[in-house]
Amino acid sequence: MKTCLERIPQDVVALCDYERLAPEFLPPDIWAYLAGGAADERGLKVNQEAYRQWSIQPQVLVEMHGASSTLQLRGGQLPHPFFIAPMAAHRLFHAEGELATALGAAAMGAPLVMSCRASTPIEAMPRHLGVPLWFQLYVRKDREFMLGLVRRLEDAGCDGLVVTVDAPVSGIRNREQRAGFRFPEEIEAPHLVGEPAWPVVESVLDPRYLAELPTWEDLIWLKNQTRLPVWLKGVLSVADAQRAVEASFDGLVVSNHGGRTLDVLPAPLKVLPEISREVAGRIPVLVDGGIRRGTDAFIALALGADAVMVGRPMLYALAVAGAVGVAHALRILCHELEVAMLLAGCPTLPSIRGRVRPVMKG
Ligand SMILES: Cc1cc2nc3c(=O)[nH]c(=O)nc-3n(C[C@H](O)[C@H](O)[C@H](O)COP(=O)(O)O)c2cc1C
Ligand SMILES: CCCCC(=O)C(=O)O
Repeated sequence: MKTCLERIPQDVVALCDYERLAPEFLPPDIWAYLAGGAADERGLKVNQEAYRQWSIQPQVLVEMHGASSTLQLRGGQLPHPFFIAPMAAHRLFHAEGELATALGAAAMGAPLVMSCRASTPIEAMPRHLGVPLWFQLYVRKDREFMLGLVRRLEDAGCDGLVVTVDAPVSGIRNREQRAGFRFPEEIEAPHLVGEPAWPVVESVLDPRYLAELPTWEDLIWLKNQTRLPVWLKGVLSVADAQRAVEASFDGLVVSNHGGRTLDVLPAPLKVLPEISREVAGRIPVLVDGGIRRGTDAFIALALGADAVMVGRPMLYALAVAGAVGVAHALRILCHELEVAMLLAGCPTLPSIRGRVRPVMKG
């Protein structure tokens, strides 16, 4: 197993190069946890394939003066539309864990969403990153625990909450099971301390387990406890999107958890257009799952996303080259998007909307 590189090899020019190299830097069980999906990994495949169903519709000789990939989001401005998706325990992949990811993100102006299972306490994250630092959480029924966590996040200067709603139970992770993956004890979970344990049950349909599952009511209660923006991650239906807008949530992430919960969910890109139509610009809509190229982000924006989250490739880059790898991988995505914008004749992110057509079959 190699240790993290300090210099990026010349032949690392696309995110797939990080994916190719990362297994050399990680033990097999951790690689299985990182790269795998649920069950037969259909979700993992359809997420990426969905992007291949679209081509970009270019226009030539467009006046591009003043072109920019700047994202306007809820009154704020970001240099590009790439966010780092919440992912557990970055110390599994690099000794400096979330600190290294945050430095890479800051170097490129990308917001970082820390996972509730982060291996670094939010208080230890640099205060003045210059990029938004958000925190992903799951809502539990224990309101005292939830309030304690929310106040802690507010005190630490967290900029927003992302509540993940698509994983009330872990997916059937056969690849992880075969590789014998378990979170090592030395990789701490400082935000889960004091979290009520899930009841140990034979079946997840046991009433004691079901009693612990959050509902809309719990989420709305949480939203009313904080001034931080609260986004929902893991929405795949128009009805849920409609409900989120009605309940005044601040944004949505259309996601199937990177194919890690149910492996037979639709690709987020497939349902994005109908969800975006329903939301009609009232709140921002992000999408994740399978984004590996700047052109994938272009397609997502064309189909109604305001911005995108990138998951696994950020950790592949972290494993190979730490903070430098994360910054480099983001740089690649931004460059690819900018080239696509120029070649398609789209001077701004909003001008990308609608600029794709389905790839013809046969
Ligand atoms: C190793 C790993 C850990 C993850 N941990 C979390 C998590 O703690 N919370 C969460 O909401 N999503 C988690 N996700 C899902 C990501 O936030 C995201 O939805 C998904 O990775 C996007 O797909 P992509 O990896 O194809 O970009 C995790 C994904 C991976 C690969
Ligand atoms: C509490 C850990 C959540 C990790 C997760 O969501 C994933 O591995 O997909």
